[in-house]
Amino acid sequence: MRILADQNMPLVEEFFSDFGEITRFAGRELDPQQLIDTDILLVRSITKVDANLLAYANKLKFVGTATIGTDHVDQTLLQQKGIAFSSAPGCNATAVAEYVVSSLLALAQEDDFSLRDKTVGIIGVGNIGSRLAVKLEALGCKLLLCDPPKQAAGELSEGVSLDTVIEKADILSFHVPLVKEGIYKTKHLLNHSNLAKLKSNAIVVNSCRGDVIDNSALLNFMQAGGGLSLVLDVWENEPNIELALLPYTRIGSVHIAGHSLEGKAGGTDMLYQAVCQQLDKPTTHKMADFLPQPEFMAVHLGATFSDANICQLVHSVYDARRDYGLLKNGLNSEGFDSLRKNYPGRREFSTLTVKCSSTANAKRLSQLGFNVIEE
Ligand SMILES: NC(=O)C1=CN([C@@H]2O[C@H](COP(=O)(O)OP(=O)(O)OC[C@H]3O[C@@H](n4cnc5c(N)ncnc54)[C@H](O)[C@@H]3O)[C@@H](O)[C@H]2O)C=CC1
Ligand SMILES: O=C(O)C(=O)[C@H](O)COP(=O)(O)O
Repeated sequence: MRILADQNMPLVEEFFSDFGEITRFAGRELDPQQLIDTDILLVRSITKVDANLLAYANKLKFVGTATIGTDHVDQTLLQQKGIAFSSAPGCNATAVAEYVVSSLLALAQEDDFSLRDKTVGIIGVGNIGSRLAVKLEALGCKLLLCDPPKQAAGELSEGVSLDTVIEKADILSFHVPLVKEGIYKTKHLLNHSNLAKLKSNAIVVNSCRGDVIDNSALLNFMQAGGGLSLVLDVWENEPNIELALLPYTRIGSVHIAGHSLEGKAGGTDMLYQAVCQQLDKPTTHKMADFLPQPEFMAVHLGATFSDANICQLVHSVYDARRDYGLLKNGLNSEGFDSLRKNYPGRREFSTLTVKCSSTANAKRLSQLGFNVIEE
């Protein structure tokens, strides 16, 4: 069996070598002719799976993307061709929620405000948005949840409209899929007309897809004196992003919000399970066997640990400003894709065991995602 896999997908050899020969490819450079005699294609978000790519796919049985987003895959075409498809829903949802929490705590520290005084609008309350909501509740934020498709399906009881979020939120965090048309279109959800209606010093976080915010409208708005604090992990037109936006970001990164070790490995693991099911084979590998130990495994909190120390604890595992440094220092010399390829990785909060004696702290920290032991 021939397997083609993106070069940035971890653990492919560990999970898939029992099935056959593995060839790696650079995500944006996959030549359609490489699909001749290929049985399994494993991609990440930067490979467009469309009619052009599949032109020579004479034996393809399975396409998998080790990502949550699927906007790069023509699923209708795969269905028409009888090629099985699987994505990795939720694989890196915790990593993205932690990216947002880490960024907001950094801004709260730098600008000397408390998240307890802030209203956060979460736009898109699926795997990521709902995990983020739990973490932000632990930090005392007031929440506005906006998810019209879920609301229409009766799955979100206290949802609000995007207009309400725009008007009332101090912080907005976008977690929608990229949908280019239809009633629930998300392309340019934040655009020229509603940017001007935001609170003047709002924080805007985009860690879903770049096209969800009209980047040139955002640039014009900021150049005209808009006072937003921008946290941008995703950009329109990656990897050729609008460089003029960079000076207006408070935190920015190269589309790595989901790139925790657990998130990336989890994507490969989910595809492995899907392939096993497709081929009717038992699963014999599991992700936990392949992940290294984290550098820091446990901390013991003293009796004086308080709200003020949560920021320190979170940043001891992951500080999104490290990744802003990588972007600012490396974009010109290395380029967007190379920074992504060489991303140093990070661990999730759950890899740190926190021992503490206060029940209130234990509850809050476990809600944030740490592995808490109350003693
Ligand atoms: N920056 C990164 O590294 C990553 C980015 N992502 C992006 O985040 C997106 C969301 O991920 P999940 O939460 O796991 O997906 P999900 O499918 O679990 O949730 C998405 C939610 O958005 C809602 N939604 C759809 N259209 C909407 C609209 N017009 N307004 C408000 N809500 C709307 C859906 O009803 C759904 O509840 C992915 O589609 C992907 O594009 C995902 C992982 C990593
Ligand atoms: O899961 C998604 O959706 C994402 O956006 C990925 O985390 C992005 O990672 P790559 O697949 O582009 O490495």
